[in-house]
Amino acid sequence: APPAVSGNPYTGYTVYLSPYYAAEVDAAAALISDPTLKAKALKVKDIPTFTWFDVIAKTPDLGKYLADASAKAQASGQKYLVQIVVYDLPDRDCAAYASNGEFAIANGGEANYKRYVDQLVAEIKKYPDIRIVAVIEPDSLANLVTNLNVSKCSGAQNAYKNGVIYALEQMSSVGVYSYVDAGHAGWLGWPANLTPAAKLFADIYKAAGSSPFIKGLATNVANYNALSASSPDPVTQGNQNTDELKFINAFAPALRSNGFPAQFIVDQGRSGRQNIRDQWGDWCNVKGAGFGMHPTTNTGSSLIDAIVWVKPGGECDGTSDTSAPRYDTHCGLADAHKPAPEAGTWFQDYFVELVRNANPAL
Ligand SMILES: O=[N+]([O-])c1ccc(O[C@@H]2O[C@H](CO)[C@@H](O[C@@H]3O[C@H](CO)[C@@H](O[C@@H]4O[C@H](CO)[C@@H](O)[C@H](O)[C@H]4O)[C@H](O)[C@H]3O)[C@H](O)[C@H]2O)cc1
Ligand SMILES: [Mg+2]
Repeated sequence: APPAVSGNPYTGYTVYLSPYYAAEVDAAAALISDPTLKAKALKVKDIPTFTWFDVIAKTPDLGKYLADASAKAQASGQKYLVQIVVYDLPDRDCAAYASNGEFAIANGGEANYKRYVDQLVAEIKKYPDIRIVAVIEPDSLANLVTNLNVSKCSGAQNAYKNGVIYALEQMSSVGVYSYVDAGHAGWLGWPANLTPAAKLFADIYKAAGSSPFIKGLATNVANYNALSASSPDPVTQGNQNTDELKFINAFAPALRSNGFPAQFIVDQGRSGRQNIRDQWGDWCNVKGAGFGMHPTTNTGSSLIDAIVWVKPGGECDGTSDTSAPRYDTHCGLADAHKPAPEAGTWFQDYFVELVRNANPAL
């Protein structure tokens, strides 16, 4: 792979539109009768999101997307960038139930995870002309900062660390630019969490060889925080890091002093509306959310490479069916939109609300 660019990997690249998400949006729009709302919904197809590789069976799809991007690049003369989420650690989502994954540590999960990473790498190797940005393992390391009191998380500690290090090494070996998931202002932004978090992320970065392809951290993935709020959301009471920019401005120097010169990308896919949560820790299908600031490299901060949409709006956070094995009580809260289907599956009513509440308007 060519050497890593020292600057922003997004500069000069056209971001690939996921056909998977475009198909979901097409199907959703077909169910909307109001012509104005339908037209707004269809605009979401033209906004780039990340494609989540949440099961090993999806790894061959990466080759299809890369081939498509390569064809588009050749036809247009533009340079293409594909955005993916690496998301299949064993005992995944250890402090919750909604997004539990297919691999278990107790059942060969660590070996299966390596196979999953290897299969992604094999697809990537075929298309060296396409740039890839990867968000690595949402929620995983953040859970190791705040939830070691949860037995499933303390039991997953080594598997998470070794898995993330392996993913970073392997992705770097084929020129993928990685941003490791780092929760959000309402999670690791609490001063008590920020300091240990800076050490953990820096340790992982160094253990992965301090590769220049490891660009930094991704924040607010699948969450609802403002990049920069005009006034603090009431739920942020007690934490001066009330939004993602404040969190990043506090986090970056701590990471650098631990040896990790991290840059950031920030999810704003569902951040269009603030003051919608009863508690900052409410994360499941929060009612009143809207599509937020559109993806851009014009971020207003030298620390932030790009505003992105990582969680594809309309894909569910978790089921509200109390009898389901993956039912998490957060998805039954007063501020959670119900009834909701399984995590990752299409949530039509929620998508319609995201369109209605979009800020900026679609
Ligand atoms: O000084 N003080 O006053 C003070 C007060 C409270 C303090 O405690 C902090 O309170 C925070 C809540 O305010 C907690 O943050 C929540 O932690 C949850 C995991 O436990 C996260 O849930 C994940 O969310 C993901 C999507 O984001 C889902 O994909 C995933 O499935 C799901 O599991 C929530 O986002 C996140 O908001 C901190 O841990 C906790 O340390 C600390 C100091
Ligand atoms: Mg989740």
